[in-house]
Amino acid sequence: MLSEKSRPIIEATLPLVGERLGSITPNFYNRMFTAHPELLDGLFSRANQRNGEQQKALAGSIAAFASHLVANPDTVPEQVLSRIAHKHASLGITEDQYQIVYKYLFEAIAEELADVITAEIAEAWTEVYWLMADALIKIEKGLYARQANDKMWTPWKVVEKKPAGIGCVTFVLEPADDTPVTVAVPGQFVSVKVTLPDGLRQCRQYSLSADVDSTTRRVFTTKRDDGGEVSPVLHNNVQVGDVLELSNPYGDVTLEDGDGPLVFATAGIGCTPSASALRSLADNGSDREVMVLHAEKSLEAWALREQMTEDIERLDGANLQLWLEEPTDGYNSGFMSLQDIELPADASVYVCGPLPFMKSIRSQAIAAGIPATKVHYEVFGPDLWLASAN
Ligand SMILES: NC(=O)C1=CN([C@@H]2O[C@H](COP(=O)(O)OP(=O)(O)OC[C@H]3O[C@@H](n4cnc5c(N)ncnc54)[C@H](O)[C@@H]3O)[C@@H](O)[C@H]2O)C=CC1
Repeated sequence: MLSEKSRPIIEATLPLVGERLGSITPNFYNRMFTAHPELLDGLFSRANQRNGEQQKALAGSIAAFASHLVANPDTVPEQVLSRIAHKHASLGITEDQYQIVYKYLFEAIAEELADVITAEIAEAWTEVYWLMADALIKIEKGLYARQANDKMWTPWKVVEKKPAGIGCVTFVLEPADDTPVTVAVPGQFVSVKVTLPDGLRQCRQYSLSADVDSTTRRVFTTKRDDGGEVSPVLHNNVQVGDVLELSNPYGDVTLEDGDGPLVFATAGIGCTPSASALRSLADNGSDREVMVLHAEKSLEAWALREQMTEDIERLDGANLQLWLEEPTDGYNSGFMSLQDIELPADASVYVCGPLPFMKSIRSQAIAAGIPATKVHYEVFGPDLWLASAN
């Protein structure tokens, strides 16, 4: 709970802090990585540091958290924190690292707000920081406790590497030691750690694309991002027989149990979590009404086309609509539009794809009468939605 003393101070300084977050966050990361270069090895993404996305995401989440506390001092924004905690847990973040972040973040705040900061302002923001950190630490402890093992990383051997649409590859892995394996649920992801050519270790999150409930296999599908650092290594260097380090499965945008209708609205490589959901529904003989809406550049670009169409055929209640940017007979052309789609009123809608796609589909679904709480979306990488919403 934000104290009565701090609330007016946060309210009064939020606009100024918001304005200066653009300089506070790079100052913070520079200080932290100078003092702790080891944090870039296997924890923070170097690519997202270089392109500034990590800075924007951190700034966005702090601003969102503080704004929430000013409006509702007695609660925390559960959904925002849950998403961050799942990502943190997949990276193996530990409690002591919050102390490190605090030290350098507050040194950066002191420097960037030197002209206005007082002891009261620093104290009020310290309170906000620890409200957020303590809430995250608590959720992360709960997530770690739910795993079948107490390891942050375990070795998995690549047993298959197969093409899956233009520029996409599916990896199938099996445990390379006898650590107990946590069963995942559809929609969850694992962090995958690889060693880059210059020796630095880097992780990325990939949604499991099939067989989530297996204790002997992990399956994920990636699209090569030539501007990125990890997917080119996975696509070009990693071969069958190699061993990768994987986290336990995390992610809170998961398929809800029940009988209600489901809508999966996906674009591009964002089809992976819905592919695992379809596989799981088909394997369990589900008779739920399932509407699969997918947007792609072309049919050939659709990763997991075969797997998804097979599973849709196995499901009596499922149907598919495609939007292709390359005009193709028999399919909708251009970007996805829900205008002529009759969404079941009580549907749970799962949206995954590039950010502009998710924003567009979420708004269209809400305009069509789906309550915002029933529109779930998964953001890969730093949560720039949050950053851009503030
Ligand atoms: N949930 C997430 O956070 C996801 C993020 N991404 C990000 O997006 C990047 C591109 O993913 P790709 O599969 O290469 O996507 P892409 O660039 O191939 O686009 C896939 C489809 O998304 C739709 N789309 C793209 N821009 C749109 C817009 N402005 N409005 C409406 N629809 C739009 C189009 O139908 C397009 O064919 C990835 O590298 C990743 O960073 C991708 C998938 C999931």
